[in-house]
Amino acid sequence: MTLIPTQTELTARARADLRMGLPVVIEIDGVAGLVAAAETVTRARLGDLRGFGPLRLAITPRRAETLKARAYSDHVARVVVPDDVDVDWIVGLADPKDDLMKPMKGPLMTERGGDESVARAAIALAKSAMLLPAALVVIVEDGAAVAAQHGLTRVDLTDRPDDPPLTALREIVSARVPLEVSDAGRLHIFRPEDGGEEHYAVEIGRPDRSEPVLARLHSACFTGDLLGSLKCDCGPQLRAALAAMGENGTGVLLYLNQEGRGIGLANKMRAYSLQDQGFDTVEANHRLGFEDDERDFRIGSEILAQMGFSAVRLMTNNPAKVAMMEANGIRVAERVPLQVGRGAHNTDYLDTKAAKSGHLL
Ligand SMILES: Nc1nc2c(ncn2[C@@H]2O[C@H](COP(=O)(O)OP(=O)(O)OP(=O)(O)O)[C@@H](O)[C@H]2O)c(=O)[nH]1
Ligand SMILES: [Zn+2]
Repeated sequence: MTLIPTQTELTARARADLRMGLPVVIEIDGVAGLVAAAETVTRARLGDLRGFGPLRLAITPRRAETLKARAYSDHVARVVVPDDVDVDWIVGLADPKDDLMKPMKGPLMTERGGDESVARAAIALAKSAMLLPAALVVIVEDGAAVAAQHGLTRVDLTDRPDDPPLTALREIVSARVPLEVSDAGRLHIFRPEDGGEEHYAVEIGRPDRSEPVLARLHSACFTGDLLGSLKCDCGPQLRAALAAMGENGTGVLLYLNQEGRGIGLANKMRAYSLQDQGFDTVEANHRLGFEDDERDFRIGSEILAQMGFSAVRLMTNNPAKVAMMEANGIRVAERVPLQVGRGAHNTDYLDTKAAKSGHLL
């Protein structure tokens, strides 16, 4: 039956469910768990989940470190959720906003041994839903029966590798958009097959496909690109890259919807709030339970390849972008530095990127 949804389609549905506060069933190698995102679970649903068995809160080892909880694994920590705690306790563990005001969140008991794969997958799903990386998990005997009985989405992630191949992207449409920097602008829209965010390519002029193209891999930054935020250098970089392409006569700017280095705008604002408490950009991500950078840069090389490019003159200060291009079949003929927009509000941010994330100054 071709009408039966694939695991990829069910995963997209599960992401939407978690965002709404609806639990889902995740099954791996015959182990099934009821899973709810910590950020969206309601008091009523918490009560219902308790009826299925002992609750664990899956958090990342990064978050566990801040909470002084033992992870017993490189991938996930499973915190025992006491019977008498409410939603506020769960949100307090997931969200670091009150960490400094209420430092005594423990002592926390964490589970050691046993199956961690469902907890791990639950975190990955919460991350891909742009939620805080923390999820409630109750292991259940018969996942299929629980899902069917309660009308919940069930995904079987048994054969899903840790580092799954990039989802196929398809160009949906392109149209001419005259720009300030060049009359010959064209916007291409690429849509991934897994129900994720669309990404864009701005083509300037008609670049020769047999030559390295002047290219920029730009990640969405609502605050910098649109609002003119002074906390980062994204807006000036975006405009400088387009201006350089206009001057050059040709170029391609990929605008990847990976806001906040892949954690989403809500989480980025949580990170900003922590930065106001004195943490730098990397520490803030870690306290939230994220890695420094959660982006998948392969999207950029895939779009370039689909557009017929095989070599770039890449405008970036980030060596990781250069390495990713090379690793994915796009030759970087030249790295073109893109240093613009340093000011009083973002100088610490830029220095931290250089010191901790290897950015070139
Ligand atoms: N999590 C987080 N993301 C941020 C912060 N400041 C900016 N960003 C995001 O960081 C990304 C910046 O991306 P890019 O412009 O590609 O910058 P880059 O990786 O530094 O590399 P180059 O600019 O190419 O040198 C955007 O997605 C921003 O939304 C922050 O403090 N925390
Ligand atoms: Zn920015």
